Amino acid sequence: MEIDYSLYLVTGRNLIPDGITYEDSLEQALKGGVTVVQVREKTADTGEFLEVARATKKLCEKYKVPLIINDRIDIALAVEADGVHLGQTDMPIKVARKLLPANAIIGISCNTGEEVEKAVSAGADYVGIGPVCATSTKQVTSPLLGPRNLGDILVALENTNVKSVAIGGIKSTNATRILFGSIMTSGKSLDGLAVVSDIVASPEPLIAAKRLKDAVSYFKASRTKFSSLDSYTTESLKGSVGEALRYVREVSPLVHQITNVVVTTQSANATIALGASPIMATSPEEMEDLARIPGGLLINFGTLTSLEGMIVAGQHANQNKKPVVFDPVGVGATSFRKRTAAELLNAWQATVIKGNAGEIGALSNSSEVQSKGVDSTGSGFTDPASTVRSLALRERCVVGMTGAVDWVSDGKHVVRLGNGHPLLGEITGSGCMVGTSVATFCGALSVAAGAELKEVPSNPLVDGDMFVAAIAGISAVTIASEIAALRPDVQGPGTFLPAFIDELSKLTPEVLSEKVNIEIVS
Ligand SMILES: Cc1ncc(COP(=O)(O)OP(=O)(O)O)c(N)n1
Ligand SMILES: Cc1nc(C(=O)O)sc1CCOP(=O)(O)O
Repeated sequence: MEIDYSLYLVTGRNLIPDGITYEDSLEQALKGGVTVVQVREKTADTGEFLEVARATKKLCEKYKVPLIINDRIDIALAVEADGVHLGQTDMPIKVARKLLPANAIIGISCNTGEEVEKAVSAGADYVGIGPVCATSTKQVTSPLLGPRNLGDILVALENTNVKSVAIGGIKSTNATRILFGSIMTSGKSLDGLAVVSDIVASPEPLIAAKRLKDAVSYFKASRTKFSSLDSYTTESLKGSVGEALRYVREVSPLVHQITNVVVTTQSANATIALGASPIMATSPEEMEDLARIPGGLLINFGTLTSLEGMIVAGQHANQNKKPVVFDPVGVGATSFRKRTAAELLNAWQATVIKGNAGEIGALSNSSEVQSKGVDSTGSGFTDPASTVRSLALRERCVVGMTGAVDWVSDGKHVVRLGNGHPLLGEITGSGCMVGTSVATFCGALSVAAGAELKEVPSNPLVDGDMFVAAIAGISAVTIASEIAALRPDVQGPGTFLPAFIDELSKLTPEVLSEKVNIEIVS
């Protein structure tokens, strides 16, 4: 039996809000798009469990959705359910298989790659991997996995037909991050999400289920794009960066920036100079509305004043398929920043991570290049191309590492960019303006792709070529700096900043294409 595991509802009668019956709640969830139902009754006696299973079966039949019973093979047999879900300490799969009809579905809970390997050899049809995030529905003793470990566990399913769902603390707000953040480099990914409270505790289970189903459907539709990344040539990239600037000017995207207090004004000015509109909003309360406006989002945590705003903004941006550019300023400087960066990268899916060598080193857990405050120390990575490629693969996003030479990777390709001027290093916030510029180009290309002005979908979560956007965003700043530095009125850093903003505003697509010093490394 072929099952669609996209949205796997595990029941939780105790969580249903007062005034809604179990049947109403379940039917609403089914109408909202639930594709599998598991009856989970932890305190009911056998008679009550049987009654609930029968009522569930009726509704599952009405909506043509398979019914799974948690733990109890006798109940599954009694109601002729489609299968059972077993825990690690429940009846072994091989014994259950003998007791159940030949085509019964058997799923098992797993928390490690080894448990998944054992489930595969025992003949499981699917695995429920969790807990992914904190949950109050069940007292969990196994470690919380987070999206990256989830992806590593999926390796055990490579070259098998065993399906997988993630479980534990999954909500519509983190569904996108969990789905996209756990895609393996081979393309192996989750088949669905298993959810209790986000649906059953909601006063509107239909809407709650629909939100989750939309996230899974979008993921499944765009997953194919991940494995069909474009191949680039130097000439095609040179043309694309110029074209990207043309799109910035044409669509003038709104660039929402949560950035640090040192650079807010000059980052807003750089956005305007590029031809886009900045909004520097930080309150969590306005993030949902702002995320509905197409464009780009920059999260720069240089002064870390609005962590909640950063979390909520990124999650809403993910839900609206808006690109999220993360600038982890000074992440290597304190353990608090390191923890916060991990928290943010678990809360949402970044589209581009942009940092200097010290920041990329800290995120990569490398000690080769370190940070002093917000600056890098050390002579640089011995193999910068591998550093950016590995981080891009681990975080499933584009990574841009800035310095005298800039490196950009989408996890497959790596380019080396050779533009820039030393005066950029003599003003504060030049790296932050690069983040702003990257967010501006990402916003423009995603808006253009959404409006079908441009057809280059190469990122699984955001339409538009975010690799090109990152290259163009970095190059616009470095090339404007080269032009500004040559002006006779520029005497030093004080006169350089206004000249740089002028040159950013005067930069043309032709000059950007012509001057970009790009080498495709792989
Ligand atoms: C889809 C799915 N995955 C995991 C579980 C947890 O099952 P188990 O380990 O048996 O724990 P209990 O549900 O019995 O508390 C599940 N039910 N469904
Ligand atoms: C039933 C269950 N099993 C888990 C596991 O990790 O095996 S977590 C969990 C509870 C999931 O509930 P919610 O969606 O409300 O967080």
